[in-house]
Amino acid sequence: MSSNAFEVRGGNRLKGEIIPQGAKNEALQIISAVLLTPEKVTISNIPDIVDVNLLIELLGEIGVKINRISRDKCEFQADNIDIPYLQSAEFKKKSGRLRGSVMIAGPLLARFGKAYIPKPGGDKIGRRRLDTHIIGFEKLGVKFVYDNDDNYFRLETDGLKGTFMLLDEPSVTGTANILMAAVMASGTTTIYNAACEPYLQQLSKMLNRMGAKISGIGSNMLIIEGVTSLKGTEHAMLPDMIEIGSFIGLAAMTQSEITIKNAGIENLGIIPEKFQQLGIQMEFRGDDIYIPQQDSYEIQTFIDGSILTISDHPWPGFTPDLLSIVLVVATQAKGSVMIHQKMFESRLFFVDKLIDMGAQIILCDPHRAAVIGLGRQHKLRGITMSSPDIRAGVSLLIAALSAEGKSTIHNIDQIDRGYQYIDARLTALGADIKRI
Ligand SMILES: CC(=O)N[C@H]1[C@@H](OP(=O)(O)OP(=O)(O)OC[C@H]2O[C@@H](n3ccc(=O)[nH]c3=O)[C@H](O)[C@@H]2O)O[C@H](CO)[C@@H](O)[C@@H]1O
Ligand SMILES: C=C(OP(=O)(O)O)C(=O)O
Repeated sequence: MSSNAFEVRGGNRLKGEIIPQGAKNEALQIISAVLLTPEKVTISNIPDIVDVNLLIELLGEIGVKINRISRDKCEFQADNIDIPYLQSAEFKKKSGRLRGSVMIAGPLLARFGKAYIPKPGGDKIGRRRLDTHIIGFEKLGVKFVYDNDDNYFRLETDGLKGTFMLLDEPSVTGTANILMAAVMASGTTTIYNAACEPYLQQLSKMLNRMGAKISGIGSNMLIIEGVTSLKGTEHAMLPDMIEIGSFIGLAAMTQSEITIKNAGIENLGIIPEKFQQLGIQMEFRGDDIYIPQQDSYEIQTFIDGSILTISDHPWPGFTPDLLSIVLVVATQAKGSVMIHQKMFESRLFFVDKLIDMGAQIILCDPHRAAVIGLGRQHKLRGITMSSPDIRAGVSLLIAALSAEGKSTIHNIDQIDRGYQYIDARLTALGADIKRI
């Protein structure tokens, strides 16, 4: 994939069926967990996206045997890990390119008593501290040194010991990291204020199949009785709930009739409801979501008639990863909504591009944007823009697909980080997108 821009001609109505990819953020946890056992682990429904492929490459470089049976299925065997490699410049560089690489630390501490965390990559969407991870590890008996010049954590333990901990915030990757360390600690660990996204529920179930003893799955209190070793297993990722939300938004914004196949509806939590609050109709047909072609959609108000606010919240609240999509979809709705992004402080700045396209948005402060829906009175117009992060990138793509004329979106590596073959899949539904 050498090209780095999409040229989009907007205005086409899309039609057809689309199958969601396996969940990116689940895959990053699950693939890290293969380090917990010397036995074979087989993983399927792997999304073929840059971040996940980078993590697989990274594991290969530290000595995990990798047999990629197909693009979406892979066998891993971590029976000969090269610990000194973790301190090499190559490792620091590669693992610094994605956020998910931070989650190999928990399994490495559990199995080898050592881990190194370079400043992780991922989206530049505001401060993304690692305190929850590091403090959790410390509570389990890990000592750490932070190398200021190199932005590098060196972690070591002579034995993890179970304990009670109350996390300062329900960090998603932090909970996964601490959980993967705790499964092989001696005694019992209680993680209170744990994150409980489906990603973590899936990870916990996988770890239990490997022989771990985790209870409280799906709640904010995980209780883990340590075991001395884990065995191999098989695991399949759930459909990517963020991709599903993106497709619901895309359908409404482009007045398209789309069926999202095998959406794993029972694991979507409040996501469909938030899009329904924007006035988008959908039908659940078995495990498929059917979105009919809608000429218009009208944002609901609160019961007292006041303007709707949509904000993020740790699971089972609304995920911050879909707020940019909700925002863009609201620009063509009838009515108004306040988008309140509580968790990240630089995730809304992409609205200046939507404003250039003709959207009516007031960025009140870094966390809040008021959207005044155009009610399709006039269309957005195509422009040249650059994708600042993965979800803003897809939001701009959706805006471009609904706009009049040609748009060029640069820096689409950000989109490829998380959305599999997105241009080909949307072209199959009738979109006009070219990689240039
Ligand atoms: C690889 C991966 O899985 N990435 C996801 C993961 O990132 P990640 O695990 O890095 O995100 P965290 O859950 O640690 O926190 C994200 C941000 O929200 C803040 N925060 C978090 C919880 C809270 O109650 N209050 C609060 O303000 C944190 O300080 C941080 O700035 O979870 C984020 C939050 O769902 C998602 O956006 C990312 O897509
Ligand atoms: C913020 C995200 O990803 P990452 O944590 O990998 O940057 C995301 O998936 O929306």
